[in-house]
Amino acid sequence: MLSGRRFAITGGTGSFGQAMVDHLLRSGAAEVRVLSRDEAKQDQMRARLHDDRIRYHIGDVRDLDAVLRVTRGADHVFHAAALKQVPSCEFFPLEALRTNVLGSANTVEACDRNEVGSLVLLSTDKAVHPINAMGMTKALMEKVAQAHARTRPDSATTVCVVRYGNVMYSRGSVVPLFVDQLRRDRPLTVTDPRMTRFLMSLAESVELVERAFADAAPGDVFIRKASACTIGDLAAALGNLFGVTPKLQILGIRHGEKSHETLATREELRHAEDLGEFYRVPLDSRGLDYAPYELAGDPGAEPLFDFNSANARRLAVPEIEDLLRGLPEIRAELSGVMVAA
Ligand SMILES: O=c1ccn([C@@H]2O[C@H](COP(=O)(O)OP(=O)(O)O[C@H]3O[C@H](CO)[C@@H](O)[C@H](O)[C@H]3O)[C@@H](O)[C@H]2O)c(=O)[nH]1
Repeated sequence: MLSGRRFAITGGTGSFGQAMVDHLLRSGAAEVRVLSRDEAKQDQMRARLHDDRIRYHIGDVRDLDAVLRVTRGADHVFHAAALKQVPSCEFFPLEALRTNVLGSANTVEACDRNEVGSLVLLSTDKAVHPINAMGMTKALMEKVAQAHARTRPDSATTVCVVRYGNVMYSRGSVVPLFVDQLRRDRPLTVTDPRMTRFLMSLAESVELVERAFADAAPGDVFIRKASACTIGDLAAALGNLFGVTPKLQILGIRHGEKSHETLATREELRHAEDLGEFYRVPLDSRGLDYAPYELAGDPGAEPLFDFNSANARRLAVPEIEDLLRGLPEIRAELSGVMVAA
């Protein structure tokens, strides 16, 4: 489905964006357009990839014209541009709103006007029962996508959402930070060892997006049934890989953080389709006239629990080690350790 097609990726120089670009090029895409704000990152990517199927666009999703230009003539668009650091969005919530909500609305509008075939927007578990500005703005992004599906049924664009948890080794996240601290023989700065997070590899996030791209109906939310771990176990697993018992410096929970994340609410699970490794949560496509529903009733049984990182399958330390060993960055670090030894 990817071969011969033209793609655009907002936030195309980020961790997900670059992994998706690699995947699309390997799969025979005709053209991949990358939209991002940072010239330096585009330059590094150009030097790494040397592929004339990639077109680099400098621009910001806050600017509708920039998104209109990059999506014109594209068959499919992936929207990964976001402000995603929880603490910084707490200090600058309006910046998060401008990028995550208005920028996403621009992307939906541009795809619709340019009659792009499909648009997949990347969301996060932090958008579910959100308590921080990053999650709140991502929750609104999901609503913008669903509202498009509801209000423009004749649109040429299938707009859908994927929701996932922490991507291991994404830029600015805890795994590269802990690796750096181990390398420098520093204590690991753990917020709270009991906190839990869903874990996914970049490859799995690409797979989830591809699955949504292939199968989604307008307004669907696709969710991977990820496994989870505690931050204490993550620190222990990294220590084992590097052959040390790490000292921990406990920081305490940061601004806007939750102890546990939720990928799907019980209300969503009531209607979700179980696709094995994934859930598909379909759009609630009812109108605003509720009278017919009262007569028809809604017999769906509600599960008792949300799907969250406290009740998901909990990875044991050796399993976390296996997952980490599967990451190219960790393998490179470990071979460095062996060479140094
Ligand atoms: O020095 C640190 C930094 C983080 N953590 C903990 O490690 C976990 C993961 O933290 P981090 O890698 O910073 O990710 P999150 O804050 O959970 O957010 C990430 O994961 C989200 C998905 O849940 C994405 O949407 C965000 O963009 C991404 O930054 C959390 O429990 C943190 O409390 C520490 O223990 N010590």
